[in-house]
Formats: sequence, structure tokens, C-alpha cells
Amino acid sequence: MITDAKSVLNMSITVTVSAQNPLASPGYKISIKTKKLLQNREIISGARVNAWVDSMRASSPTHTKSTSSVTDDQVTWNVSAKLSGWCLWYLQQSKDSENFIVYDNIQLHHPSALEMFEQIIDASKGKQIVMFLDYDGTLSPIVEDPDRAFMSKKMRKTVRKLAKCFPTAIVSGRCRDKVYKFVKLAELYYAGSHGLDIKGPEKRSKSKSDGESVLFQPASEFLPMIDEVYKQLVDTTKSTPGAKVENNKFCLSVHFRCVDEKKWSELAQQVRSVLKEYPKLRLTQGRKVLEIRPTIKWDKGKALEFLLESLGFANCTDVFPVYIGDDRTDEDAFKILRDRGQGFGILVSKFPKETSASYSLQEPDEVMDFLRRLVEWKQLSLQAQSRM
Ligand SMILES: O=P(O)(O)OC[C@H]1O[C@H](O[C@H]2O[C@H](CO)[C@@H](O)[C@H](O)[C@H]2O)[C@H](O)[C@@H](O)[C@@H]1O
Repeated sequence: MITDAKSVLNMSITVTVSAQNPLASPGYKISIKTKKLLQNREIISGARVNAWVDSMRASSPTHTKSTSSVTDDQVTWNVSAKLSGWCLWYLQQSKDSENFIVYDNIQLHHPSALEMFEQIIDASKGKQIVMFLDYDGTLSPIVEDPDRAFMSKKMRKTVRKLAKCFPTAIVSGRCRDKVYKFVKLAELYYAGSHGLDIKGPEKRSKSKSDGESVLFQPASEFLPMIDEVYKQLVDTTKSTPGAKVENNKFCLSVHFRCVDEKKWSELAQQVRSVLKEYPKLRLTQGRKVLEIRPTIKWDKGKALEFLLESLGFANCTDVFPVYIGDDRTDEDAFKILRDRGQGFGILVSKFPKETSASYSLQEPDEVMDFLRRLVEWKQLSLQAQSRM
């Protein structure tokens, strides 16, 4: 039983454990119903702006805040973190216990994609693997200065080899040009601004379509508005030390990472004061960042579908897309794969999180190991084929 000692949630959760060890069972999910948590949020949440701030704190796992403005995201993270640790302890202590109650919302355990490598390869047999990679926190480690989020040479080498084996796309919240400057690989597809700016590799053949490539920008009409809001945000937030506004062309990022936590609410209010004049823009959140985007129904998931179609896999059953990402915005892509029942998502995280991904990797170094194994496997299977 997990109790709510400070009466923040006005609830408790009981977990009973079964004889079957779920941690040894691939794909087994442990989760808790969030309905009650959501109801509680309605009762306890303060202003919307506090919800963003709290939710951002929730994505920083070192925090275990328990104030009355706690949000469901934060609650679910905290509860899931406690549960995860608690279940591990419980399973170790009591292998012959009874019933695991399996609810169907927050997944607490995602098998490691490295440990499950053979099973993943088996599932992809006879299908074309297509790789989708998020940038920040997936290919490069999270750092304080967004302009210095460099990718290691080893990672670049690995991604280059990967793209020789499988069609590969980078899907990022960053401006496409900026992410290209970090990755520097012309042979990839790039979807910048959370998929609002998609471009394929230049074609090098001497055919009619020489030099042409896919280009898709569904939010072009928003460019003047985004520029206007960028200037206003820079001006409005300059009084907050450490705040940084990043222009990602079709969307904007307001960074909280270098701002004193005590000033987070103030900064969020400043963002809100600008945005309230722009109902055609919406606000989402990432890792210590608020992101401003056009309200159009387009996200990383739609970008993934668009890219699959551009690659000729629109209605194919023999395609196996793999999407690796660490951020809340990557969930749209994980969900698409889950709904299509094709391929799978891999969440990059050291901590349990609510996700639609099927597997996990802890950090960019593990992502690199996984990509290397994929390359090795592909090279070995090509060698085996050529011997036949
Ligand atoms: O979709 P992504 O490629 O993951 O981009 C999401 C945002 O990533 C960047 O911000 C994050 O990484 C920074 C560098 O490590 C870090 O300082 C920041 O706190 C993170 O939120 C990027 O700067 C944003 O524009 C992207 O939207």
C-alpha cells in the first residue's frame, strides 16, 4: 500500500504482487489507473500556469514535491517512481506473493531494448526497418546551453553506418537547419520544428528529378506570427535571469534550465502574458522548456506517417518503423506506432515514465550501443545472404 502521508492526493494505492515475476516476463506492464489522479488534479490544481511549472518539475526526477499545486503528471511520476522501486524491493523480498493488480494506464516497466535485442530482430523478420531518431537527449546528452548540445563523433559515425543499412530520419523540436548543423549527415531525412519542416536527402541521380527532394512545411503561414512572438518573448523575458528564447523557425522554445526554480512561475506567467494575444498558437512542454507551436494538428507522429508515405511504405504491412526518443513530444510518434501495430517506440529514460513506447534505453550511450548492434546484425545478415 502506498499512502498519501501529506494528504495531497486524498487517496492510496494498493499493489498486490503475483507469483509470476513480471520483470522476467518480456513486455509485462505494471500500471495504475490515473482517473482518480485526474479527478484529484481538478480539485487541487491551481492556475494553469502553475500546472506547466509543476509538470516541468515532474520531468526532473530529482524533485519529490508535495505541495497543493501538484499535477497529475507529477503525481504519476512520483507514484510510478516509488512504485517501481517498491515493486522491485517487494519482488526481491517475496517471490511467492499473490496477484499483481494490472491496471492499464501508466506503464512502469519497459524492458531494455538492448536486453530484448534478439526478440526485436525476430519481430522485424521479413520487414523493412525504418529508423526515426529524436535529437536532444537521444543522440546528444542534455546540457545547459542548447547551442552546445553536440553529438559525439562516435555517435555520428554510428548514425552514418545506420543510414547505410536502413532509411533513417531525425525528428526534432529544433529548427531543421540547426539540427542539421549538429548531425551533419546529408544522407538522412530531417523533420525539424516538431515535424513542421520536413526535408529528404538531395537526390544525386542523373534522372529528371535530379536535385529534387521531399519538402513539406504545413505551417508556412505561421512564420510571420512566430517571428513576432519570438521578438516579444525575448523582450518580455529579459528581466528573468537565465531565461533563453530559442527560435526554431515554425515553433519557439523558452528555456527554464538556467533559471532559478523560484522564478519559474514568474517566467511561465511572462510567456502566458505574450501568448494570450495569440490564440492560434499553443503551448506544450518538454525538458525544462515551454514550446510554442501553431495550433494545427501536426506533430512528430504525423511527421513519422508522412515520412513513411514519402518512403513508399504508406499501406505496407512489411515495414518495421523504430522510433527512439526521450521527450514528451516523442509520445505522439510512439502512439502512432502502437496504434498501427507496426514496429515500436523506444523511450530514452533512466526513470519510469508514462509512455506509449514498448522498450527503453537509459541514455544516449545505450542508444549508440543499440544502433551499433542493429548495424552489425544487418551487415552479418547481408554477408550470410551473399554466401547463399
Ligand atoms: O525533439 P528534440 O530534438 O528532443 O528537441 C527538443 C528540444 O531540445 C532542446 O532542448 C533540450 O535540450 C537542451 C540541450 O541539451 C537543454 O538545454 C534543454 O533544457 C532541453 O529542453 C532544444 O534546445 C529545444 O529547442 C528543443 O525543442
